[in-house]
Amino acid sequence: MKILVLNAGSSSQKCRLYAIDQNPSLEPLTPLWEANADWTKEKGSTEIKIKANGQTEVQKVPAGTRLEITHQMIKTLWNGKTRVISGPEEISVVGHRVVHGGPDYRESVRITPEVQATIERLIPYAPLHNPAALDGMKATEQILGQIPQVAVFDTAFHSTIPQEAAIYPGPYSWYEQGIRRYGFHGTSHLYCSQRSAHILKRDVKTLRIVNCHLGNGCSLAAIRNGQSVDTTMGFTPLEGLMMGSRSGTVDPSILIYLQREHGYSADRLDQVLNKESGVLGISGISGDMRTLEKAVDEGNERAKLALAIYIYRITYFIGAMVASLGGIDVLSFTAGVGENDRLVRSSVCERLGFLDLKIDQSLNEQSLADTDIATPDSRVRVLIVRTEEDWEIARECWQNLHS
Ligand SMILES: Nc1ncnc2c1ncn2[C@@H]1O[C@H](COP(=O)(O)OP(=O)(O)O)[C@@H](O)[C@H]1O
Ligand SMILES: CC(=O)OP(=O)(O)O
Ligand SMILES: [Mg+2]
Repeated sequence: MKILVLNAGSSSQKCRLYAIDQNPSLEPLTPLWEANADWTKEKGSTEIKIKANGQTEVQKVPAGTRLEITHQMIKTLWNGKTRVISGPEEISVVGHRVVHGGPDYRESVRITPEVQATIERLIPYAPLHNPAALDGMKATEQILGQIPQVAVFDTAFHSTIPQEAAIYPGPYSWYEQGIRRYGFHGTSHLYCSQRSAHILKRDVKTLRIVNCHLGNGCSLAAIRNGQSVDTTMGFTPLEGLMMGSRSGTVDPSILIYLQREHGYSADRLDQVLNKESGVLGISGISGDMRTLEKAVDEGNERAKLALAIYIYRITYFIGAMVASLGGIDVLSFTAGVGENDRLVRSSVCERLGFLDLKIDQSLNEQSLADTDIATPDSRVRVLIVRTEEDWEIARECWQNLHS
């Protein structure tokens, strides 16, 4: 069965086609075809990078809406050098990453007009992400017609978070209106917790795991008995850690102050907190860790400060997650920064030495996916895990169609 996965990020679109013939295990299969578009780089055009048939092809197309670009990406499945199937009829199901499922969805669902209407109603909760997922569904309908589609929610894995961690201590009516902590990156946290247990040859139900998903968006999850019991993101993907261009947690009075004293509108606040803060906001250079660390090496003071705050906040929130779990057995690092950034991992782990946690510096330097980098005498295991959100979405699609 051919399963197409559409993963709409805030400024990227990732697409994968998998061929799955039996109940898929945790071990990811290599996709037959993958296509990525990134809107963070150029303005006038968009680059689509396609990997298929053992080759990588880069197509530069005129800048367009996400819907137009997604159309172009999907059509490369059966056209030109990247062709891997004879036509759209070969695809059995399409899985979509949907960031916000609100209070309604605790697991993946088959997409119907009602489900789409709910995702649309939740746009104010995730204005960067939910419209992107809806565009993917529209592109699917326009090109592939009435094919089964499955929505896989970032929020679903966190539906087990207990009320005391999920409810904000504002008026209770907030909670009744749906203003509560939901948490995100759930598909990644779920996959990584299972993968961690697999790497350690342990049952996930016996482990207390803090998974650090550090990409453009960053969040931690506290996982016990295989279930999420706390996480750092909340009502929206803005709460918690310092991120590439998002502030993470700040005193809400700052926003009231900026509105009252400096006339900030809601849109301006949104722009500042989501796009002009975090690593980019403090350094004034970039939200990309690679660029930031180059500036640190060149002695740039603001870059050093941004990195110091980034590390401090990760460590601080790991402390909170450990308290939520009542201890820790595994600390795992994943996503773009977590999987690749040796300096971030070693700096965080150095500050956590009091937990009887120690990493082997040469293993950390090698930065190999799916490895335990803790020293043999470290009480806490420290893992690098390559996240596979798209594979997890494909697995959900298979389960949905076969249940
Ligand atoms: N080799 C690397 N070293 C340090 N950071 C990296 C490296 N590769 C990627 N990154 C970081 O990962 C981020 C993207 O992570 P990713 O998980 O792909 O993000 P998202 O899915 O949220 O768009 C980049 O902004 C960059 O900061
Ligand atoms: C939820 C979220 O922040 O997603 P991303 O990291 O893909 O922006
Ligand atoms: Mg991501």
